[in-house]
Amino acid sequence: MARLVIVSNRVASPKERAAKAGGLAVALREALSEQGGLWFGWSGETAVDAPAAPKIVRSGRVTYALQTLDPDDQRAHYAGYANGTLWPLCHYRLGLLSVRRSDWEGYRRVNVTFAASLMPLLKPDDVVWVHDYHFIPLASELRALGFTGRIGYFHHIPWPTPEVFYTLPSHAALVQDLSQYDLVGLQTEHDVRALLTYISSEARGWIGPGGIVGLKNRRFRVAAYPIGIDTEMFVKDATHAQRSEDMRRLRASLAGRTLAVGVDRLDYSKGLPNKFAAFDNLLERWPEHRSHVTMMQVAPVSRGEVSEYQILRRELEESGGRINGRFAEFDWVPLRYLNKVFPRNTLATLYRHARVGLVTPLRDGMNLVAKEYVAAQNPEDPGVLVLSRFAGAADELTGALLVNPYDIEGMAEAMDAALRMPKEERIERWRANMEPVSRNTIHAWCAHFLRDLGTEADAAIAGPESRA
Ligand SMILES: O=P(O)(O)OC[C@H]1O[C@H](O[C@H]2O[C@H](CO)[C@@H](O)[C@H](O)[C@H]2O)[C@H](O)[C@@H](O)[C@@H]1O
Ligand SMILES: O=c1ccn([C@@H]2O[C@H](COP(=O)(O)OP(=O)(O)O)[C@@H](O)[C@H]2O)c(=O)[nH]1
Repeated sequence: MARLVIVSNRVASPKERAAKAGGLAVALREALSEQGGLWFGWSGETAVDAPAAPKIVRSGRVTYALQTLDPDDQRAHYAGYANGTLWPLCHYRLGLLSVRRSDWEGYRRVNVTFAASLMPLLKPDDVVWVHDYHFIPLASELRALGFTGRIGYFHHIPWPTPEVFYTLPSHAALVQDLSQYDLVGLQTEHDVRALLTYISSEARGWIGPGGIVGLKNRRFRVAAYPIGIDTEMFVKDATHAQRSEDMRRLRASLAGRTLAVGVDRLDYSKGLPNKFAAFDNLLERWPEHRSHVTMMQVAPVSRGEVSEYQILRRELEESGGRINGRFAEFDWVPLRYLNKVFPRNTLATLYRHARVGLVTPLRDGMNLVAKEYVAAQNPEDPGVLVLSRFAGAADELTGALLVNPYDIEGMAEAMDAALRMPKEERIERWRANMEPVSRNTIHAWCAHFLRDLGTEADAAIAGPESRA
């Protein structure tokens, strides 16, 4: 069996036992622990004279190769092009888009550095699986160095429609880079349509059945692979949580009140100000919820070096303070707002006890928290998921109360409906959600992508001429 080599910016290395606030690292850790292999990525460190070779760490069946970067390159790559340009673009936030040539050059430089330090570690029959927007050009750079094996790419965030994508000066170069992969995976069918429409209209590519694409002298495939979670593990954690010390403390602190929970990185894509505003609207319009419902929002700080994230943090501190100032009683605080990372078992406790799960991003590739909330419920008395229609997860979780996060009053109405929902309807909706969460696990996702990468590779390498 070919060895699997995973490349991602964020690596959950063995030293970092603490929970990582980010779905990609959480998901890949589950995927690799199953079949072993090499996980290559950024060490999380910068140094002016960063060594050209990565640091190698072995743990069980996984070898980690961790590359340290030059600080200027890392800034231009991560805070600059990846999170200042591609992130707002792919989340449809053109007003937040920053376009700088120096960031684009830094982004490409880091991809060249990564390819050069990965290449000596590769064997010809390795299967390389690259993750996310930080590394779109990596296949081009590996091909330039002579790697001819299979390379797949999975894009964890939304792919924007062509009208939005055109605003990026480097749009043509990025799609050219994508064509160097054998398989390009996206989260949803909507994302696939957006990319294929661009390829057939702007790039004048050829689209065949099943998302096969011919572009210049390359042939590759584009398809949807909605990511899942380790459902069994979450069910187990949540079942144990029922009798845990965390649960005892949580219950005691709530003193019989109903809990609504949100868990999101502190990111402007997650719709946190809208969620706070909807909770404020709920308490204003339905006074009977005052003193009876507590909302807990876990929001670990993320990308603190990017100015938009600093602005968002201040905005949330203000609006959270306003809500508590307006509605709190001497024995009840409506909103508990925590800028902390919690381990999975604590999250399982919060999910399990919460009557309502609030997942309201303005745009999200998938949103694993929505699936974790579903998996953590008590089948006999489950909570209700209030979910943004703009999260990739909304395609699968048909039992959720779907909301438009821009419609604050509509969201407050959904929260009210969730709080009042009878048990029979809660059970019915939970079953509808649990079916895809149980079927499409992280393991199924991984196996599906890798199976297709194996099959598609031969056709792709054969080139477009062979399609006749
Ligand atoms: O690495 P960071 O900059 O700290 O950010 C954390 C991760 O955020 C994004 O996660 C995405 O992947 C999830 C799993 O597929 C998906 O559910 C979610 O909708 C996405 O936002 C980002 O794509 C990762 O690269 C980051 O590591
Ligand atoms: O305090 C926290 C907050 C979040 N997470 C995890 O971070 C991931 C967030 O993934 P999601 O897809 O929801 O969003 P992303 O942050 O990747 O955009 C989920 O697995 C959460 O359980 C965590 O372990 N601890």
